[in-house]
Amino acid sequence: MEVRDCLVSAPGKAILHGEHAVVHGKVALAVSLNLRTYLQLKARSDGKVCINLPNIDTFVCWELSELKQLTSFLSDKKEEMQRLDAELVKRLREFIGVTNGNLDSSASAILAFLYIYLSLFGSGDMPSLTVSVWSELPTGAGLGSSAAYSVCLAAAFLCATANIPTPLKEWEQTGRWCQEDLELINSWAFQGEKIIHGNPSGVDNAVGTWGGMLRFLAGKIIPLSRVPLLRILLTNTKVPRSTKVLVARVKDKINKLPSIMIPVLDSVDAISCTCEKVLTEMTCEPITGDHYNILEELIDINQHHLNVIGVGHPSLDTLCQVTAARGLHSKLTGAGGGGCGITLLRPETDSTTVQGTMKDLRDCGYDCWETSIGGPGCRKEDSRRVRPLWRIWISITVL
Ligand SMILES: Nc1ncnc2c1ncn2[C@@H]1O[C@H](COP(=O)(O)OP(=O)(O)O)[C@@H](O)[C@H]1O
Ligand SMILES: C[C@@](O)(CCOP(=O)(O)O)CC(=O)O
Ligand SMILES: [Mg+2]
Repeated sequence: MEVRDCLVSAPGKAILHGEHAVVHGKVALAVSLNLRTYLQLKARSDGKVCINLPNIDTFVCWELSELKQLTSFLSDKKEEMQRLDAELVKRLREFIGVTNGNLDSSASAILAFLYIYLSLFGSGDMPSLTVSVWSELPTGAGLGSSAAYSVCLAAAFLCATANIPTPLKEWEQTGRWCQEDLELINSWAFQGEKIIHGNPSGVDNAVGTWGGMLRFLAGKIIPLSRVPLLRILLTNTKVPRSTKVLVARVKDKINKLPSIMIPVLDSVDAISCTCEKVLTEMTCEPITGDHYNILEELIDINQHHLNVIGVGHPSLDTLCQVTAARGLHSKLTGAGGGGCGITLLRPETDSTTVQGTMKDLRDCGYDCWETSIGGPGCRKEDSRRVRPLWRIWISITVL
């Protein structure tokens, strides 16, 4: 099969409220970040399929003939995407040599790649290609790197094989797809997230696909088009953790203590709904200190809840204490257990306070940066524009 070369990107995300609760059917509010993952797909003519994943130090090539052997049982299942194909997952786990336990970074990324590649092409003519992925996002830190990776894989495979059209006109630098194509990208990306997260809610891949701020409830995605400009400080504690492990831990806790945990999840749901209401009010009436007082209180309460459900970490407690000493309010974002936190800055928070806080956090060994939120969802990039960056990046990181 002929494939077109293409370069796509997708943003990471921050969850304002509702992480974990969203896996159990509660509301989450999430927003895209200005940090993106880029994927370049190039056709080959030597019968190999290769992936270069420098962020996780993973570089692998297979012969098409060995991959073909994994697909003998596959029918054209492109419409059946509700559940993972358990037989394909089992064969792939055997193929990459992990049959028990949780997958490491590299195995999860390879499995997600092979699953989407074989599901889309395994029943027909399989293309020979190289996929290279690089990201501005820290991996495994709560900023949705797994979803940005899965969205890029889905968009690139669908675009390279003309399952979705190329959105770029000659004179445009970047291009977005129509709603129907985005839905297809999102549903394949969700399969990748299932491989990496085990039981994902779908909120991360939705933000990676559509971008902006959205409300997510039980698979229903509602873009919030009118939101105030929020200033947010992102802090990476650099404590590694796996979303899959944390999501499974929360599920066990809910099963063990349902009468205690379910009210906590209900309260998180109410926090998300109240936050959405306040944000909406802020777009149609003058913004006052009262709005920010409520937003800050919601952050504090939610952070306590996240500790209660067992996804806190001493590094995140330190983050909250350090920012509180400067009058700022923080909570973890994403799966927790380390990883990243967000700190809300008020419009009047002066640069001395921001710089001082960032210094305090860096003194703890954390990475810290003020971010702009609400960037565009997945898109096709102009390779002339991005490739020089990629070249510089890869020469620093790989060579
Ligand atoms: N740039 C990337 N290249 C390869 N794999 C990636 C990349 N970004 C994310 N991944 C995959 O996603 C996993 C991290 O997912 P997860 O634990 O959900 O953390 P998060 O989504 O918060 O970053 C990595 O271990 C890896 O398997
Ligand atoms: C904990 C959760 O709500 C968000 C996980 O985000 P991340 O993988 O930590 O970026 C899980 C999910 O919604 O699938
Ligand atoms: Mg993830």
